Amino acid sequence: MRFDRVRLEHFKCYADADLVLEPGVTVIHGPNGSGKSSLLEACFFALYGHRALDKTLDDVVTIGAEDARIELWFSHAGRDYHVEREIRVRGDSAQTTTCVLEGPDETVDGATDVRARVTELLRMDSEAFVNCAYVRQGEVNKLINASPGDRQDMIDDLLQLGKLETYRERAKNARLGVKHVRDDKRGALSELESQITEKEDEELYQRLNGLESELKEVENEVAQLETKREPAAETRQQAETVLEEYREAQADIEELESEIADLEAAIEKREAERERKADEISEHRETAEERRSERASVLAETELDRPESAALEARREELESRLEEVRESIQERLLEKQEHASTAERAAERAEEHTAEAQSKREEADERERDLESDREQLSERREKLSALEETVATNREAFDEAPVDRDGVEDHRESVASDLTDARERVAELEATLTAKREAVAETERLREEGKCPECGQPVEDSPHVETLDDDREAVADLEAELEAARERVTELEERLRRAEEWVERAADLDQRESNLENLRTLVDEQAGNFEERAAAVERLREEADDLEAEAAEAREAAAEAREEVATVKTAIGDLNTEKSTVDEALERLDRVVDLNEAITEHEDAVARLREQRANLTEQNDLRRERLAEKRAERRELADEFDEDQVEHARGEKERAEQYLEKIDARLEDLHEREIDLRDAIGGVRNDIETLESLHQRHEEVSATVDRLQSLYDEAYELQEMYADLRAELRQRNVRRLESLLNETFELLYQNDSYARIELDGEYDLTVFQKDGEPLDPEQLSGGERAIFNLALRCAIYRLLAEGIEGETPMPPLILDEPTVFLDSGHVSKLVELVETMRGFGVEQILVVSHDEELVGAADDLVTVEKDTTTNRSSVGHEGGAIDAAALAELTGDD
Ligand SMILES: Nc1ncnc2c1ncn2[C@@H]1O[C@H](COP(=O)(O)OP(=O)(O)OP(=O)(O)O)[C@@H](O)[C@H]1O
Ligand SMILES: [Zn+2]
Repeated sequence: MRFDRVRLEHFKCYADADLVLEPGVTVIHGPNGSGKSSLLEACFFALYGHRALDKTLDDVVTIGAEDARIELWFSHAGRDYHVEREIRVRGDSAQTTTCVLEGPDETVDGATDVRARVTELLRMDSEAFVNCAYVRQGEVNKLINASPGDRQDMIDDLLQLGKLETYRERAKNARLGVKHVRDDKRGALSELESQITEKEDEELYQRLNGLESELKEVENEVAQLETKREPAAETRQQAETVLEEYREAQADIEELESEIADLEAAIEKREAERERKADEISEHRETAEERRSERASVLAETELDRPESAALEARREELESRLEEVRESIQERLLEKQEHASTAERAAERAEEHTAEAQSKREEADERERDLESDREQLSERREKLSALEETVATNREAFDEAPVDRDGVEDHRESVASDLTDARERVAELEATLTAKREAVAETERLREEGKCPECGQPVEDSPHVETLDDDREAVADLEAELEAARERVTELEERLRRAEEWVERAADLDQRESNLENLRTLVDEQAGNFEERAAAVERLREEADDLEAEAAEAREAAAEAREEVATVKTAIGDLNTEKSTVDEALERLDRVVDLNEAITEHEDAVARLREQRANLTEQNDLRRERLAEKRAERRELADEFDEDQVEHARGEKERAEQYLEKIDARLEDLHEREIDLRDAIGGVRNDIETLESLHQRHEEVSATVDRLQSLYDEAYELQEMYADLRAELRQRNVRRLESLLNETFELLYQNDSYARIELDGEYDLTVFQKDGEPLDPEQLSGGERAIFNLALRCAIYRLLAEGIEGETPMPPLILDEPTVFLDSGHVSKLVELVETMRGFGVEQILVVSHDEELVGAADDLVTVEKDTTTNRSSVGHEGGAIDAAALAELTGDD
């Protein structure tokens, strides 16, 4: 078998890769992490799916991609196959969405079926594949480190010996199954046997005979008793008929007696009722009599001699029309009284009003008179004042005749005097200032003269032109003093004149005032004197009016008194009318009473008639009842005469005897019936038991036949089981010997040194390495490199053993080695190259090796380079151009 081509899409670090694989030795090389191992894993995965993975399915899909596609073309036993898988990531997990294996005459669909088919074709499952053909990176020690048991399983599996074990196991299970069933059946058989023994111990047939003969006896006795029973039952029947008739007659008599009693009671009750009604009648009669005598006495007070209703009615009409008349008169009189009373009231009011008005008029007149008097006194006072004022004014007017000016010029005069006074005062002030200056100048001149200096220019006095003026100056001072004296006198004189002028001004104003006062007073007096007469006349008028009002008031009072008298008269009339009204009312009441009494008397008479009739009815009813009573009594007598006591007594005796006899017979019959039923039950039970026993015998026969058959089946299964065990031991022995020799051969080829003599593989697949000196060594005690060599040797030996096949040659998968040189020194690398070539020589179709080693690269038929783009982190694969030596290839493949 060989791989022809692998194509990848989004598988791990591959975005898109397509690689054709040649037969022979292919070395895959490239830097770390470039994707070499991934390429081999892809092939493995293509064949076995997720079983080829250590991790989960989503691990194979390029991180970030949604789906991956892996396709592998391979040829096997001369046929071409193509397997395709598509993995799709959904959420957190991935699923195989497509899985198809296409062969020359088959197409297998679905991951499970494809894996089963691949396992069948290659005769190995994924585990066997890695144990034999595919030495994964870092798994070189896997087979050595495994326990002998595991190793045995692994190699047995690879050599298909596992199947024999499976068959043996199946045979054993079948045997155990049969044993289980057989044991069950045996148990059932012994159970049946004990049941049969139990039943047979019961002596069933004998019991059945005894029961049946007893049943016959019972039936006979029953028949006899029933013949005796019949006449006794008849005698009892006849006696019962006689007694029954007697009881019926007795019941009829009782019924009649109760009817008789009822009738007697009813008659008595009606009699009592009749008595009561007679009492009621006499009560009504008495009451009617009382009413009649009352009516007679009332009638005596009226003007009637008989209580007839027509007369009563006529009298009533008469009285009622009179009553109406009296009522109307009272009404009229009341109105009249009302009118008079209100007239009296109005007149009294009027009198009072007039009196009050007269009073107020008088008071007003008095007041006005008093005012007039005081005004007269005032006027005479004013007249006196007026003449005094006239005198004063005349005197003042005369005083102005002596005045310096006339009355109109007084103000102008005062103003001119005042102005003169101002001038004079200014003159005095001027003179005083001039005088003071002159006096100071004189004093200075005198001082300077004493000092000898000129007062004018300060030069020495001698010869000063100014000294001569001093005398003149002294004269001027004296003049000024005289002039000032005169001016001061003029001021004094003018002050006196101003005072007088002011006095005149005052007097003129005073006179003006008085003259105007005088004028006013005069007008006032004239006016006052004018209206006195008129006012006195008004007072007189008021008094006259008051007199008139008082006269009217007196008239009104008289009218009121008259009206009151009228009221009294009318009142008396009303009193008379009321007396008459009550007389008529009483007469009417008496009439009413007579009518009422008439009615009462009639009612009582009616009641008497009614009660009499009821009594007559009652009498009639009781007569009828008495007749019926007589009938019932006759009937009762007849019934009582009908039956003879002796006859009844006889029937009773007969009945009792018959009953006692029947009781005895019936009790016995009942016992017999019960016994009969019991016997029939027991017979049924025994018959059933007999049937059961028979079927138990039959069942026993069947089961013992089955047990015999099971036993022989069990023996056969045991033989089969033993046979598979023997076969496996034998085959394994043969394979172990062949594997041991192949292992020694390969190891010798691969191992350079000369330390070890041989390797032993025993029946339990225990591996032992023997040193030259014959000392044994556990493979785990070997060095790391030695172990790697040992493992490679073992792998290759197994691969060869399988290739040789158990029954002829088998097409093997490519031998795949991932980094096999890791632990090897250069010498051993050379040996590995040799081994590879030897394997090729043994007819291994295709060897795939991942390695960096130059020597291995050099030995390759085909060189595949894997690279990783550092920017995209995506890997690519390709053949190293011309690396294939066509001649060498022809030589290598020539042996196939
Ligand atoms: N699902 C994935 N998606 C993308 N990259 C992946 C995925 N799984 C693995 N890788 C990357 O693939 C690269 C290749 O790994 P691989 O083991 O094939 O390399 P190698 O060439 O065998 O290296 P070495 O020489 O060290 O054995 C790794 O760098 C890893 O990060
Ligand atoms: Zn001078």
